[in-house]
Amino acid sequence: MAMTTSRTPLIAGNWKMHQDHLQAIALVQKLAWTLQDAKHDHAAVEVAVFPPFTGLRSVQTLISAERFELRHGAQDVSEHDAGAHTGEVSAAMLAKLDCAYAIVGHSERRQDHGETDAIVGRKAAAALRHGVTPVICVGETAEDLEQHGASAVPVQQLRDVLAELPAAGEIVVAYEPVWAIGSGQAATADQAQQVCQALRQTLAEVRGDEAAAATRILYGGSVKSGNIAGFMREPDIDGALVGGASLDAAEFAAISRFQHHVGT
Ligand SMILES: O=C(CO)COP(=O)(O)O
Repeated sequence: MAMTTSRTPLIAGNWKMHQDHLQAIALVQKLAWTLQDAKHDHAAVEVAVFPPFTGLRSVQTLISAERFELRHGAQDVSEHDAGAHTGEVSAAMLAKLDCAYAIVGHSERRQDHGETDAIVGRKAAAALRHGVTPVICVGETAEDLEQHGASAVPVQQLRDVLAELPAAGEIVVAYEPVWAIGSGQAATADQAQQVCQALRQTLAEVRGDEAAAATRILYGGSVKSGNIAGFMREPDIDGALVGGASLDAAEFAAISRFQHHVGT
């Protein structure tokens, strides 16, 4: 299956529950200036930050006022459009804040909040209804890896999430092996490529070859400036979902400039 196409790489920073709205402003400013100083090629790589909900309005205002070439998204979204859902934030509200993306199904939400693939799928569908691109996270635990190998669980998760979605609409898939998150133990580029290839194959089966070829698949789990180039050399890895390292502007900017290391 020939599946290479021009997919704009996406480097996404998931801040998790860090940075209040004032710290968020400082971090975005520092990141934008660092990227500017580094003559970052904005056309070649898309960079997006995912602050907590409380930071989204400040980040939106800053990005639009300063014309920073950054995009922003939320770390979660409600499956509901509106109504009596205390504590939830709707996709319409995120769209109003110019959020380009919403992460859905991060393993921390699956583990800590009991989110199933069906819930994750409904959240992704809600995002799509309001023009927000869902970043659908899948990934196996260490036990899954031992029992079923690397691909089986993420592929099944993706299948079950896609079952809740309309056939069309832009999505991003993030492969995040749970054992690699925050552990300092990233997957090897080769391991990650194998799973991402299987995920693209799944996209092709469910949504068709064209959609599969156009969909960006990210790797996440202990990504740093020192290992990003290896992932980006792989044909089915189109970017990274970065946790800890995205809180350091210089390090995240260095990750975003991966093309400077890819040839080395
Ligand atoms: O969970 C992650 C991004 O969503 C990855 O986190 P780390 O980069 O800190 O391993």
